[in-house]
Amino acid sequence: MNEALTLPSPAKLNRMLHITGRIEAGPQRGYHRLQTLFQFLDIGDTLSFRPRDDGELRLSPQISGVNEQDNLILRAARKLQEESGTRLGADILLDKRLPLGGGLGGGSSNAATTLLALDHLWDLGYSRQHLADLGLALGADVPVFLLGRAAWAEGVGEQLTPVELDTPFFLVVHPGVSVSTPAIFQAPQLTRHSPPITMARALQRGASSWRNDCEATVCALYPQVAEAREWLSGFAPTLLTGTGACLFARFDSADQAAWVKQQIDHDWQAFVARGVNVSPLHAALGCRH
Ligand SMILES: C[C@](O)(CO)[C@H](O)COP(=O)(O)OP(=O)(O)OC[C@H]1O[C@@H](n2ccc(N)nc2=O)[C@H](O)[C@@H]1O
Ligand SMILES: Nc1ncnc2c1ncn2[C@@H]1O[C@H](COP(=O)(O)OP(=O)(O)OP(=O)(O)O)[C@@H](O)[C@H]1O
Repeated sequence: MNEALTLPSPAKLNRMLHITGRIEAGPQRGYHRLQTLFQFLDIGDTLSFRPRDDGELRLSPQISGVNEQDNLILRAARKLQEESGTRLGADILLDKRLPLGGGLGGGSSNAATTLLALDHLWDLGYSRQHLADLGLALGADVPVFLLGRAAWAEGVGEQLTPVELDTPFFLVVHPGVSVSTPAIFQAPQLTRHSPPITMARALQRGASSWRNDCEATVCALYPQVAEAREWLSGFAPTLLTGTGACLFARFDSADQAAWVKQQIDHDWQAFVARGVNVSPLHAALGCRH
């Protein structure tokens, strides 16, 4: 009962992202239909879980600016309690490293790590697909974090096909401005009717042809993102992840990426990380079992 479990909660990048229309029916009605390539980064947050026998859920520390009850970690844990009827609870420790609202999927990743950890500690035995179905209501990126493989995604990001992508080093830059995902998806000028392409075509055309349909709108509404994009593009091919605010530039070596990081003369948050095709969460779980 006192077994503790410490697990990574990695970041994701959208290596490309097209918006091809809107979902007409079902729970995601009105959401935009995407085609995207997800890849994980070898860095992220860390979560530790210890079961409690009184049913309480306790998270520490809190995330500044996020209401405790809205925290996706507690929402994921509560969802699993409701689904299973378990009388168990948990103490959860969070080491938050990923910037909030950066397009790195930190909240969705935290939710996915929580679902997998508590499924194990509470001995529920749910399949990953069942956890992904539960998790999709918490965030569109939860299913890929549960799959744990780089993937081509359609729908709102829940129809997943595993892929093997190149694994470069990235310099990830957060220009210090918070981008509102709803504001981007509501913007009249957003490119929302890209012609659908096949996964094979996207992969065959390769990284040099990949784009993010949100980028022009985000840069128009947030000049700080446009400025960081222009600066970073001077060194290496650069794209926005999700709806931003983070940008990522692609390098062949960690040294090259670190050198460019050192040249930053703005008040931006930046880190070097590698793209990986197996989620560090699943790599850690694989080592345990
Ligand atoms: C853009 C991505 O980062 C790509 O990985 C994700 O799809 C974003 O997913 P997410 O963080 O779960 O998005 P949310 O923060 O729940 O979305 C906020 C709002 O953006 C709009 N939204 C979001 C995703 C989507 N595919 N279509 C949308 O229209 C919806 O109005 C939604 O209520
Ligand atoms: N545990 C959590 N970690 C991060 N954000 C959380 C968490 N719980 C709730 N949130 C809320 O969710 C919002 C989105 O967080 P997240 O870091 O997932 O955004 P993101 O990186 O833009 O993700 P995406 O690419 O999925 O849009 C945050 O601004 C915050 O208000």
